[in-house]
Amino acid sequence: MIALSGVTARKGRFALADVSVSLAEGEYGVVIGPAGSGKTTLLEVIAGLLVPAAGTVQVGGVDARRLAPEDRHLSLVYQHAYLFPHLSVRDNVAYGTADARSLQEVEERLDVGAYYSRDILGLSGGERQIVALARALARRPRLLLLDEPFSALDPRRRMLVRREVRQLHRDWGLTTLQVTHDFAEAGMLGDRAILLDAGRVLQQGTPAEVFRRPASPYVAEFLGAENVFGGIARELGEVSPDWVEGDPAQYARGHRAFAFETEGLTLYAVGDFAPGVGHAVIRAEEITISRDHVHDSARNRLAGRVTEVQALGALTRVTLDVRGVPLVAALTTRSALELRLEPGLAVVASFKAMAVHLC
Ligand SMILES: Nc1ncnc2c1ncn2[C@@H]1O[C@H](COP(=O)(O)OP(=O)(O)OP(=O)(O)O)[C@@H](O)[C@H]1O
Repeated sequence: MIALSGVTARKGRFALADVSVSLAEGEYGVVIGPAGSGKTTLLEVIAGLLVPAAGTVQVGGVDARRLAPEDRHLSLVYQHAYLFPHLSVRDNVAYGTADARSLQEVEERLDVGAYYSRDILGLSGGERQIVALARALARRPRLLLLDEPFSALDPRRRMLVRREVRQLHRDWGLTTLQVTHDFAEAGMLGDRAILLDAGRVLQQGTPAEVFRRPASPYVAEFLGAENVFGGIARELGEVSPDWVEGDPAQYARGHRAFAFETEGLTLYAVGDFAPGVGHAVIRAEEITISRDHVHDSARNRLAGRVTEVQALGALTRVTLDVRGVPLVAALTTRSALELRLEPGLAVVASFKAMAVHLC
Protein backbone atom coordinates (compact mmCIF):
# COMPACT_ATOMS: atom_id res chain seq x y z
CA MET A 1 0.00 0.00 0.00
CA ILE A 2 2.87 2.33 0.83
CA ALA A 3 6.34 1.97 -0.68
CA LEU A 4 9.04 4.59 -0.26
CA SER A 5 12.37 4.01 -1.93
CA GLY A 6 15.47 6.11 -1.31
CA VAL A 7 13.42 9.13 -0.23
CA THR A 8 15.27 12.29 0.70
CA ALA A 9 13.21 15.25 1.87
CA ARG A 10 14.20 18.72 3.03
CA LYS A 11 12.64 20.98 5.61
CA GLY A 12 15.15 23.77 5.72
CA ARG A 13 17.78 21.07 6.11
CA PHE A 14 17.54 17.33 5.51
CA ALA A 15 14.63 15.84 7.40
CA LEU A 16 14.68 12.43 5.68
CA ALA A 17 17.74 10.86 4.07
CA ASP A 18 17.57 7.81 1.81
CA VAL A 19 14.46 6.37 3.49
CA SER A 20 13.02 3.13 2.17
CA VAL A 21 9.98 1.77 3.99
CA SER A 22 6.94 -0.25 3.05
CA LEU A 23 3.57 -1.09 4.54
CA ALA A 24 1.23 -3.71 3.09
CA GLU A 25 -2.49 -3.13 2.60
CA GLY A 26 -4.38 -3.74 5.84
CA GLU A 27 -1.29 -3.40 8.03
CA TYR A 28 -1.01 -1.16 11.08
CA GLY A 29 2.44 0.43 11.08
CA VAL A 30 3.99 2.40 13.92
CA VAL A 31 6.76 4.97 13.52
CA ILE A 32 9.02 5.52 16.51
CA GLY A 33 12.11 7.65 17.00
CA PRO A 34 13.53 10.55 19.00
CA ALA A 35 12.16 14.11 18.71
CA GLY A 36 13.17 15.66 15.40
CA SER A 37 14.00 12.32 13.77
CA GLY A 38 11.63 12.94 10.83
CA LYS A 39 8.48 11.07 11.87
CA THR A 40 6.05 13.87 10.97
CA THR A 41 7.96 14.51 7.76
CA LEU A 42 7.55 10.86 6.78
CA LEU A 43 3.76 11.15 7.13
CA GLU A 44 3.75 14.42 5.15
CA VAL A 45 5.73 12.86 2.31
CA ILE A 46 3.29 9.93 2.14
CA ALA A 47 0.33 12.33 2.27
CA GLY A 48 1.80 14.27 -0.66
CA LEU A 49 2.12 17.46 1.39
CA LEU A 50 5.89 17.49 0.94
CA VAL A 51 7.53 16.58 -2.35
CA PRO A 52 10.73 14.59 -1.84
CA ALA A 53 13.99 15.94 -3.27
CA ALA A 54 14.91 12.41 -4.35
CA GLY A 55 13.45 8.90 -4.34
CA THR A 56 10.02 7.52 -5.12
CA VAL A 57 6.79 7.32 -3.15
CA GLN A 58 4.12 4.88 -4.20
CA VAL A 59 0.67 4.79 -2.64
CA GLY A 60 -1.55 1.88 -3.66
CA GLY A 61 0.93 0.93 -6.39
CA VAL A 62 0.75 4.36 -8.06
CA ASP A 63 3.47 7.03 -8.06
CA ALA A 64 2.24 9.58 -5.50
CA ARG A 65 3.14 12.48 -7.83
CA ARG A 66 0.51 11.25 -10.29
CA LEU A 67 -2.22 11.00 -7.68
CA ALA A 68 -4.52 13.98 -7.42
CA PRO A 69 -5.31 14.83 -3.77
CA GLU A 70 -8.91 13.63 -4.19
CA ASP A 71 -7.69 10.25 -5.43
CA ARG A 72 -5.46 9.59 -2.46
CA HIS A 73 -8.24 8.55 -0.07
CA LEU A 74 -6.17 9.31 2.94
CA SER A 75 -6.68 11.13 6.21
CA LEU A 76 -3.85 12.75 8.16
CA VAL A 77 -4.32 13.65 11.81
CA TYR A 78 -1.71 15.99 13.26
CA GLN A 79 -0.77 15.84 16.91
CA HIS A 80 -2.18 19.34 17.36
CA ALA A 81 -5.53 18.21 16.01
CA TYR A 82 -6.35 21.14 13.75
CA LEU A 83 -10.12 21.71 13.65
CA PHE A 84 -12.26 24.14 11.67
CA PRO A 85 -12.95 26.91 14.22
CA HIS A 86 -15.96 28.28 12.30
CA LEU A 87 -17.83 24.95 12.32
CA SER A 88 -19.65 23.24 15.16
CA VAL A 89 -18.15 20.07 16.68
CA ARG A 90 -20.65 17.96 14.78
CA ASP A 91 -19.94 19.68 11.47
CA ASN A 92 -16.22 19.15 12.05
CA VAL A 93 -16.76 15.42 12.53
CA ALA A 94 -19.16 15.19 9.59
CA TYR A 95 -16.88 17.16 7.25
CA GLY A 96 -16.21 15.05 4.16
CA THR A 97 -17.99 12.01 5.64
CA ALA A 98 -18.19 8.93 3.42
CA ASP A 99 -21.80 8.06 4.39
CA ALA A 100 -24.23 8.35 7.29
CA ARG A 101 -23.51 4.82 8.55
CA SER A 102 -19.76 5.37 8.77
CA LEU A 103 -20.38 8.62 10.60
CA GLN A 104 -22.72 6.94 13.03
CA GLU A 105 -20.31 4.10 13.70
CA VAL A 106 -17.47 6.51 14.43
CA GLU A 107 -19.72 8.63 16.66
CA GLU A 108 -20.66 5.57 18.67
CA ARG A 109 -17.22 4.06 18.93
CA LEU A 110 -15.42 7.26 19.92
CA ASP A 111 -18.39 8.60 21.91
CA VAL A 112 -17.80 11.93 20.21
CA GLY A 113 -21.50 12.92 20.35
CA ALA A 114 -20.81 13.84 23.98
CA TYR A 115 -19.08 16.99 22.69
CA TYR A 116 -21.76 18.07 20.19
CA SER A 117 -23.28 20.61 22.56
CA ARG A 118 -19.87 22.19 23.19
CA ASP A 119 -18.23 25.22 21.63
CA ILE A 120 -15.38 24.10 19.35
CA LEU A 121 -13.02 26.63 20.93
CA GLY A 122 -13.83 25.37 24.41
CA LEU A 123 -12.58 21.80 23.84
CA SER A 124 -9.56 20.55 25.77
CA GLY A 125 -6.49 19.21 23.96
CA GLY A 126 -7.61 15.61 24.47
CA GLU A 127 -11.16 16.37 23.31
CA ARG A 128 -9.81 18.06 20.20
CA GLN A 129 -7.77 14.95 19.44
CA ILE A 130 -10.86 12.77 19.65
CA VAL A 131 -12.83 15.11 17.35
CA ALA A 132 -9.96 15.20 14.83
CA LEU A 133 -9.69 11.40 14.92
CA ALA A 134 -13.44 11.03 14.45
CA ARG A 135 -13.36 13.41 11.44
CA ALA A 136 -10.48 11.48 9.88
CA LEU A 137 -12.17 8.12 10.40
CA ALA A 138 -15.67 9.18 9.29
CA ARG A 139 -14.27 9.88 5.82
CA ARG A 140 -13.42 6.18 5.77
CA PRO A 141 -10.02 6.65 4.14
CA ARG A 142 -8.06 3.78 2.65
CA LEU A 143 -4.94 5.15 4.30
CA LEU A 144 -4.96 6.62 7.78
CA LEU A 145 -1.91 8.65 8.87
CA LEU A 146 -1.83 9.52 12.57
CA ASP A 147 0.77 11.72 14.25
CA GLU A 148 0.72 10.98 17.99
CA PRO A 149 -3.09 10.99 17.91
CA PHE A 150 -3.58 9.96 21.55
CA SER A 151 -0.87 12.06 23.19
CA ALA A 152 -3.24 14.44 25.02
CA LEU A 153 -5.64 11.76 26.26
CA ASP A 154 -5.68 10.59 29.87
CA PRO A 155 -4.55 6.97 30.31
CA ARG A 156 -8.07 5.49 30.50
CA ARG A 157 -9.40 7.37 27.47
CA ARG A 158 -6.21 6.58 25.63
CA MET A 159 -6.70 2.87 26.16
CA LEU A 160 -10.38 2.99 25.08
CA VAL A 161 -9.82 5.18 22.00
CA ARG A 162 -6.77 3.16 20.94
CA ARG A 163 -8.80 -0.03 21.10
CA GLU A 164 -11.63 1.46 19.01
CA VAL A 165 -9.26 2.82 16.36
CA ARG A 166 -7.50 -0.57 16.12
CA GLN A 167 -10.89 -2.28 15.80
CA LEU A 168 -12.12 0.10 13.08
CA HIS A 169 -8.81 -0.35 11.26
CA ARG A 170 -9.50 -4.09 11.18
CA ASP A 171 -13.25 -3.98 10.49
CA TRP A 172 -12.91 -1.49 7.65
CA GLY A 173 -9.69 -2.96 6.25
CA LEU A 174 -7.79 0.33 6.56
CA THR A 175 -4.05 0.72 6.20
CA THR A 176 -2.73 2.81 9.09
CA LEU A 177 0.60 4.43 9.89
CA GLN A 178 0.87 6.00 13.34
CA VAL A 179 3.63 7.94 15.07
CA THR A 180 3.97 7.16 18.76
CA HIS A 181 6.44 7.81 21.56
CA ASP A 182 4.91 5.04 23.64
CA PHE A 183 6.74 1.75 23.16
CA ALA A 184 4.05 -0.30 24.88
CA GLU A 185 1.52 1.21 22.48
CA ALA A 186 3.78 0.40 19.52
CA GLY A 187 3.90 -3.23 20.64
CA MET A 188 0.13 -3.40 21.17
CA LEU A 189 -0.94 -1.75 17.92
CA GLY A 190 1.67 -2.41 15.33
CA ASP A 191 2.00 -5.17 12.78
CA ARG A 192 5.13 -3.37 11.70
CA ALA A 193 7.45 -0.91 13.44
CA ILE A 194 9.72 1.62 11.73
CA LEU A 195 12.46 3.20 13.82
CA LEU A 196 13.74 6.57 12.58
CA ASP A 197 16.75 8.47 13.84
CA ALA A 198 18.16 11.70 12.36
CA GLY A 199 16.10 11.19 9.18
CA ARG A 200 17.27 7.62 8.59
CA VAL A 201 15.61 4.26 9.13
CA LEU A 202 17.64 2.40 11.76
CA GLN A 203 15.46 -0.70 11.79
CA GLN A 204 12.07 -1.96 10.62
CA GLY A 205 10.23 -5.22 11.26
CA THR A 206 7.57 -6.55 13.58
CA PRO A 207 7.58 -4.73 16.94
CA ALA A 208 8.70 -7.99 18.59
CA GLU A 209 11.71 -8.21 16.27
CA VAL A 210 12.68 -4.60 16.75
CA PHE A 211 12.34 -4.74 20.55
CA ARG A 212 13.84 -8.19 21.10
CA ARG A 213 16.46 -8.13 18.38
CA PRO A 214 17.71 -4.53 18.15
CA ALA A 215 20.11 -4.00 15.25
CA SER A 216 22.62 -2.01 17.30
CA PRO A 217 23.38 -1.03 20.92
CA TYR A 218 22.05 2.46 20.06
CA VAL A 219 18.67 1.01 19.05
CA ALA A 220 18.66 -1.17 22.18
CA GLU A 221 19.26 1.82 24.45
CA PHE A 222 16.74 4.02 22.65
CA LEU A 223 14.13 1.29 23.11
CA GLY A 224 14.89 1.19 26.83
CA ALA A 225 16.97 -1.99 27.15
CA GLU A 226 18.52 -1.69 30.60
CA ASN A 227 21.51 -3.99 30.15
CA VAL A 228 23.83 -3.30 27.21
CA PHE A 229 27.41 -4.55 27.53
CA GLY A 230 30.37 -4.23 25.18
CA GLY A 231 32.63 -7.26 24.75
CA ILE A 232 33.69 -10.15 22.56
CA ALA A 233 31.51 -13.04 21.37
CA ARG A 234 33.15 -16.42 20.89
CA GLU A 235 31.23 -19.10 19.02
CA LEU A 236 30.93 -22.39 20.88
CA GLY A 237 29.25 -24.33 18.07
CA GLU A 238 25.89 -26.05 17.61
CA VAL A 239 23.37 -25.79 20.44
CA SER A 240 23.82 -29.11 22.25
CA PRO A 241 20.84 -30.84 23.91
CA ASP A 242 21.99 -29.91 27.43
CA TRP A 243 21.73 -26.25 26.42
CA VAL A 244 18.03 -26.41 25.72
CA GLU A 245 16.14 -24.12 28.11
CA GLY A 246 12.45 -24.94 28.15
CA ASP A 247 10.71 -25.66 24.86
CA PRO A 248 13.15 -27.08 22.25
CA ALA A 249 10.83 -25.78 19.51
CA GLN A 250 12.03 -22.22 20.17
CA TYR A 251 15.45 -23.06 18.71
CA ALA A 252 15.53 -22.22 15.04
CA ARG A 253 17.77 -24.14 12.66
CA GLY A 254 21.18 -22.57 12.44
CA HIS A 255 21.09 -21.22 15.99
CA ARG A 256 24.49 -21.48 17.59
CA ALA A 257 25.82 -21.12 21.10
CA PHE A 258 28.11 -18.25 22.11
CA ALA A 259 30.16 -17.21 25.12
CA PHE A 260 30.25 -13.42 25.44
CA GLU A 261 33.08 -12.01 27.56
CA THR A 262 32.43 -8.63 29.15
CA GLU A 263 34.32 -6.97 31.99
CA GLY A 264 35.39 -10.29 33.51
CA LEU A 265 31.93 -11.90 33.18
CA THR A 266 30.92 -14.64 30.76
CA LEU A 267 27.38 -14.52 29.39
CA TYR A 268 25.97 -17.36 27.31
CA ALA A 269 23.88 -16.58 24.25
CA VAL A 270 22.03 -18.55 21.58
CA GLY A 271 21.13 -17.21 18.14
CA ASP A 272 22.34 -16.57 14.62
CA PHE A 273 24.88 -13.93 15.60
CA ALA A 274 28.28 -13.03 14.19
CA PRO A 275 31.24 -13.75 16.49
CA GLY A 276 33.72 -11.00 17.38
CA VAL A 277 33.60 -7.59 19.04
CA GLY A 278 30.06 -6.42 19.72
CA HIS A 279 27.39 -5.91 22.34
CA ALA A 280 25.13 -8.09 24.46
CA VAL A 281 21.62 -6.84 25.26
CA ILE A 282 19.46 -8.29 28.04
CA ARG A 283 16.07 -6.81 28.88
CA ALA A 284 15.48 -6.38 32.60
CA GLU A 285 12.24 -8.38 32.53
CA GLU A 286 14.16 -11.45 31.26
CA ILE A 287 16.17 -11.63 34.49
CA THR A 288 14.84 -13.48 37.52
CA ILE A 289 16.28 -13.13 41.01
CA SER A 290 16.44 -15.72 43.77
CA ARG A 291 18.12 -15.91 47.14
CA ASP A 292 19.89 -19.22 46.36
CA HIS A 293 21.13 -21.20 43.41
CA VAL A 294 17.72 -22.66 42.57
CA HIS A 295 17.52 -25.29 39.89
CA ASP A 296 16.06 -23.88 36.70
CA SER A 297 16.88 -24.31 33.03
CA ALA A 298 18.50 -20.87 32.61
CA ARG A 299 22.04 -21.07 31.21
CA ASN A 300 23.20 -17.86 32.87
CA ARG A 301 23.42 -17.73 36.66
CA LEU A 302 25.36 -14.89 38.25
CA ALA A 303 25.88 -14.26 41.96
CA GLY A 304 25.75 -10.62 43.05
CA ARG A 305 24.54 -8.14 45.64
CA VAL A 306 21.53 -5.86 45.53
CA THR A 307 22.54 -2.20 45.31
CA GLU A 308 19.18 -0.51 44.68
CA VAL A 309 15.48 -1.39 44.85
CA GLN A 310 12.96 0.95 43.19
CA ALA A 311 9.24 0.11 43.34
CA LEU A 312 7.46 1.44 40.23
CA GLY A 313 3.87 0.35 40.78
CA ALA A 314 3.32 -3.26 39.74
CA LEU A 315 6.99 -3.69 38.80
CA THR A 316 10.12 -3.25 40.88
CA ARG A 317 13.45 -2.37 39.35
CA VAL A 318 16.37 -4.02 41.11
CA THR A 319 19.99 -3.12 40.44
CA LEU A 320 22.65 -5.70 41.29
CA ASP A 321 26.39 -5.52 41.48
CA VAL A 322 27.79 -8.61 39.80
CA ARG A 323 31.55 -8.53 40.37
CA GLY A 324 31.66 -4.82 39.67
CA VAL A 325 29.20 -4.95 36.73
CA PRO A 326 25.76 -3.36 37.25
CA LEU A 327 22.86 -5.56 36.17
CA VAL A 328 19.23 -4.34 36.20
CA ALA A 329 16.30 -6.73 36.68
CA ALA A 330 12.56 -5.98 36.62
CA LEU A 331 10.48 -8.12 38.96
CA THR A 332 6.86 -8.00 39.91
CA THR A 333 6.60 -5.95 43.09
CA ARG A 334 4.91 -8.96 44.69
CA SER A 335 7.96 -11.19 44.12
CA ALA A 336 10.34 -8.41 45.17
CA LEU A 337 8.44 -8.16 48.46
CA GLU A 338 8.42 -11.94 48.90
CA LEU A 339 12.19 -12.04 48.40
CA ARG A 340 12.57 -9.17 50.91
CA LEU A 341 15.13 -7.53 48.64
CA GLU A 342 17.23 -4.78 50.17
CA PRO A 343 20.61 -3.22 49.41
CA GLY A 344 23.49 -5.48 50.44
CA LEU A 345 21.55 -8.75 50.10
CA ALA A 346 23.40 -11.56 48.26
CA VAL A 347 21.26 -12.99 45.42
CA VAL A 348 21.52 -14.96 42.20
CA ALA A 349 20.39 -13.50 38.88
CA SER A 350 19.41 -16.00 36.21
CA PHE A 351 18.43 -15.58 32.58
CA LYS A 352 18.28 -17.79 29.54
CA ALA A 353 20.87 -17.84 26.81
CA MET A 354 17.89 -17.16 24.51
CA ALA A 355 17.38 -13.86 26.39
CA VAL A 356 20.87 -12.61 25.51
CA HIS A 357 20.83 -10.81 22.18
CA LEU A 358 24.17 -10.07 20.51
CA CYS A 359 24.52 -7.16 18.08
N1 LIG B 1 9.48 24.19 9.03
C1 LIG B 1 10.70 23.70 9.27
N2 LIG B 1 11.80 24.37 8.88
C2 LIG B 1 13.04 23.87 9.10
N3 LIG B 1 13.26 22.70 9.70
C3 LIG B 1 12.21 21.99 10.10
C4 LIG B 1 10.86 22.44 9.91
N4 LIG B 1 10.03 21.52 10.41
C5 LIG B 1 10.80 20.52 10.90
N5 LIG B 1 12.10 20.80 10.71
C6 LIG B 1 13.24 19.94 11.09
O1 LIG B 1 13.13 18.73 10.36
C7 LIG B 1 13.48 17.63 11.19
C8 LIG B 1 12.38 16.57 11.21
O2 LIG B 1 11.22 17.12 11.80
P1 LIG B 1 9.93 16.24 12.12
O3 LIG B 1 8.86 17.18 12.60
O4 LIG B 1 9.62 15.37 10.97
O5 LIG B 1 10.45 15.34 13.35
P2 LIG B 1 9.60 14.40 14.34
O6 LIG B 1 10.35 13.13 14.42
O7 LIG B 1 8.19 14.33 13.92
O8 LIG B 1 9.74 15.17 15.73
P3 LIG B 1 8.76 15.21 17.04
O9 LIG B 1 8.83 13.85 17.67
O10 LIG B 1 9.39 16.26 17.89
O11 LIG B 1 7.38 15.55 16.55
C9 LIG B 1 13.78 18.19 12.57
O12 LIG B 1 15.17 18.24 12.73
C10 LIG B 1 13.17 19.56 12.55
O13 LIG B 1 13.93 20.44 13.34
